[in-house]
Amino acid sequence: MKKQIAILGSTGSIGTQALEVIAEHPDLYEVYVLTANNQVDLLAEQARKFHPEAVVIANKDKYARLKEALSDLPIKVYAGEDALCQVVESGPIDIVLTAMVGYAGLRPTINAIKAGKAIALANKETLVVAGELINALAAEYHTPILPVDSEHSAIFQCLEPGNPVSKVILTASGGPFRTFTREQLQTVTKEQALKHPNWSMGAKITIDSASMMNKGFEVIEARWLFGMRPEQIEVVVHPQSVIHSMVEFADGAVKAQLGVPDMRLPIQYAFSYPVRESLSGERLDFVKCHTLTFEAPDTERFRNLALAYEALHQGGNMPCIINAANEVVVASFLQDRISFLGMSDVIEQAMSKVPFIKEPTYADYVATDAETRRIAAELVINAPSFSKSK
Ligand SMILES: NC(=O)C1=CN([C@@H]2O[C@H](COP(=O)(O)OP(=O)(O)OC[C@H]3O[C@@H](n4cnc5c(N)ncnc54)[C@H](OP(=O)(O)O)[C@@H]3O)[C@@H](O)[C@H]2O)C=CC1
Ligand SMILES: CC(=O)[C@@H](O)[C@H](O)COP(=O)(O)O
Ligand SMILES: [Mn+2]
Repeated sequence: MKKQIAILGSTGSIGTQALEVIAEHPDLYEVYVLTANNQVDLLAEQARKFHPEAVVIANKDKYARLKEALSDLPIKVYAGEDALCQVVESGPIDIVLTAMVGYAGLRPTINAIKAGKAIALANKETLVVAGELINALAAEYHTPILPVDSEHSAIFQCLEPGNPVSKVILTASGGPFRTFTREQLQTVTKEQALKHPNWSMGAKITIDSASMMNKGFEVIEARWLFGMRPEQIEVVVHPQSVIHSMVEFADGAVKAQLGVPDMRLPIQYAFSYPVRESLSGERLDFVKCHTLTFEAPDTERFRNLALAYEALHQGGNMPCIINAANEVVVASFLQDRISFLGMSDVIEQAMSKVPFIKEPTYADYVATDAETRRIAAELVINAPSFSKSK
C-alpha cells in the first residue's frame, strides 16, 4: 500500500523537496493533500502534477483563482485556516508533513495528532511553542512524531533504543555572520543575512540561522523530541555542516550522522522510517571535505541562543513568548524596520513584559502568542534605538 501524504506548506523549501522525494518513489508514496498560504499558481501546478484529493489555500482571497485554475480536475479546493486544520483529519492520510512556517503550524499539527496521523515534523515552532502539550497529545493518541529538521533527524538516526544517552550535540553552521564582530553585526543587512553558507531555505529560517535563534529553537525542539534535560543538549559550531548532529552515549561513545547538506534525506527518512529507501543525489566525498572544524558558540554576539536556553529553563509559556517575539522581529527585519542586533533586544524585553504562565493550556498559548505579538510590535515601533542601523 502506498503511504498517503499530506504536505502542509507544499510551495515552500521543505514542501517542494518533499514533492521531489515523492516523485522519485511513486511506488511508495502518494500525495493526498497539498496546502499553501498565497502561492496559488505553484500550488495549482503541483496539484496538476501530483493529483491530490484536496488542496487548501490558507488565504481565502486566493480561493477563486485556485478554484478556477483547477476547474477541469476532480480535486477538492478549500480555503482558510479552518479548512487547513480540518483537512489533515481526512481518513486515508497516513503522514502529515508539517512544512509550513511559524506558529500557524501548531493548530493543524494538534488536529493531525488527534486524528492519529503520523507527523513528519519540519515545523519546529510547534514544539518550541507547545512541546509539552504536543508530547502529551502524541502519547494520548499514540501518534509518532518523526523529526525532519536535519539535526534532529541525525540524532534520531544515531539513537539506539534501550541504550542510555548522556547528551546530544547539535551542530550549528554559525550562519553568514559567524566571524563578524559585534560592531560589524550592528550594520548587517537582510540581503547579507539571507545568504546562508550551506543551506537554501525559506526566508524566516534563514534569518533565524543568521541570528542563531534557529539553533536556540533546535535546542528546545531536542528537549521535547528526545526527552533531554537542557544541560544534556550542547551546541557546537561546525561551519561545514557535514556532521548534522551527534549523540554521546553513557559509555562515552559518540555517534554522528554525516552527509551533504540536502533536506531530501531527512524528509524521506521521516516518510520511510524504520526502513531506508534509495535516494538520488550527491554523495559525501571525504577527500573533498577533508577539513571538519568545531568551535564553541558565542552567546555574547549571538544572544538569541542564550535567550532560548533561558526560555527552556523557565518553561511554561516562555518558549511561546520567545517564538512570537521572534516572528515579529524577523518579519520587521525583513522589512528593514529593525536592526539585526535590535531583534534580540526586543525579544528579551518581550520575555520580561508578557505575563508568565507556569502550566499553560492551549488557550493560554493562543493568548500568549497574540499578546506577545502586540507587545513586540510596539517595541519595534516605539524604541528609537531599534530602528535600522545605517
Ligand atoms: N527549509 C529548510 O531547509 C528547513 C526548514 N525547517 C522548518 O520547516 C518549516 C518550513 O520552512 P521552509 O520550507 O524553509 O519555509 P518556506 O517559507 O520556504 O515555506 C513555508 C510554507 O508554508 C506556507 N505558509 C506560510 N505561512 C503560512 C500560513 N500562515 N498558513 C499556511 N501556510 C503558510 C507557505 O505558503 P506560500 O508559499 O503560499 O507562502 C509555504 O508553503 C519551518 O518551520 C522551518 O523552520 C526545518 C529545517 C530545515
Ligand atoms: C537544514 C536545517 O536543518 C537547518 O535548520 C539548518 O540546520 C540551519 O543551519 P544553522 O542554523 O546551523 O545555520
Ligand atoms: Mn536544522
